[in-house]
Amino acid sequence: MSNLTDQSTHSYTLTPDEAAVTAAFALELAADYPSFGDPLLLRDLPRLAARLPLGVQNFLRGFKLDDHHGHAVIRGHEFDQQRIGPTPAHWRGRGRPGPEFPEELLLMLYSALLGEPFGWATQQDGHLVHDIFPIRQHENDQLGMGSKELLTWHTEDAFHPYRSDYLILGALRNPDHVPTTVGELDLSSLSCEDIDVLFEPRFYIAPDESHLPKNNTITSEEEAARFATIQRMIDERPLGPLLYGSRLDPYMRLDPYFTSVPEHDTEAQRAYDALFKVVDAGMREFVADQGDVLFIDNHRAVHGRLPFKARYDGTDRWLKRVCVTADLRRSREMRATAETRLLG
Ligand SMILES: NC(=[NH2+])NCCC[C@H](N)C(=O)O
Ligand SMILES: O=C(O)CCC(=O)C(=O)O
Ligand SMILES: [Fe+2]
Repeated sequence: MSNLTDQSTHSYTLTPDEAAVTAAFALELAADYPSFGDPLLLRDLPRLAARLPLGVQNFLRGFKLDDHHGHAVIRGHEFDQQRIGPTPAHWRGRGRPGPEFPEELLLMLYSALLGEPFGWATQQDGHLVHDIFPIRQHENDQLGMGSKELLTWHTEDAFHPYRSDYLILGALRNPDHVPTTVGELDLSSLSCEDIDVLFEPRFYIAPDESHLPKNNTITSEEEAARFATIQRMIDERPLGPLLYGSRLDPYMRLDPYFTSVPEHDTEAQRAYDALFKVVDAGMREFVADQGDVLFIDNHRAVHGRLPFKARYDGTDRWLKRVCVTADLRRSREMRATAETRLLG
């Protein structure tokens, strides 16, 4: 792991004026829309996003359409620390929307420039905007809520065919400057033979623990049924490729912590080892500091987080996460109705 902060991060910094206008706009929206349950909000997102600073709109549309950078950042947001209040101890049992609703709405607007926001019925009780802060009981877990252990690098929801095209991580606060890690693929370091094998369905990635019933609130049989697809992926161990798209410029889905290669398949194991080494060697640290919004292309970049010492005193690092899909219809079989934004 390199200690150097990635110099090549594609970035945009809000001018003080843009930051002020954006913060006021987010407050206005929080007064206009009661909650994420309001279908008018989802309808209105593109129209509202068209009121964002032009530089921001061009930057995000460029990030999407260039299909080149694995990650990008917009810096300089005013996230009102006083209003947001202390970092919670848990995401469960909070009133919603919370005092950070304006910031959540802003991330929703950003999502509309990249695609459509969606959530998981099997993750954080189906919230559309996820919380990432340390929770004591998860200190040692491979979860966003962990802290003591390295959060090993991964494609978000790598196991799932309808995983995000983009992830948005908004840093409400990060007082100890805890780095996120990001990495992309250097294809030139892989042999053609290995690349061919990596394009074939010879690899299993298990669902990560954030999608397990034990990390959600379940009060009825019906709620338990939400996890049927996840359980099937655990039982049936479907094989898939790790690289896909263009042979000359592949996309990737990786989560080594949850990956296995069938025992007899030595060729696949060799290709996997080579790929792991190349990506691991390219991992860089990126500190999402307070006021930064980090965008990750979930086909081009993997990410994780360095270990840190949690404070548990209301001043902890707090990120907000939104999953974005470029094509909502792709996941229709897993959404109860056409309108619902939750998969599962
Ligand atoms: N290699 C891993 N740790 N993968 C799981 C990542 C954490 C998971 N996405 C969460 O929301 O908590
Ligand atoms: O905390 C971070 O910087 C990243 C967290 C993450 O990757 C996750 O929650 O899946
Ligand atoms: Fe992640």
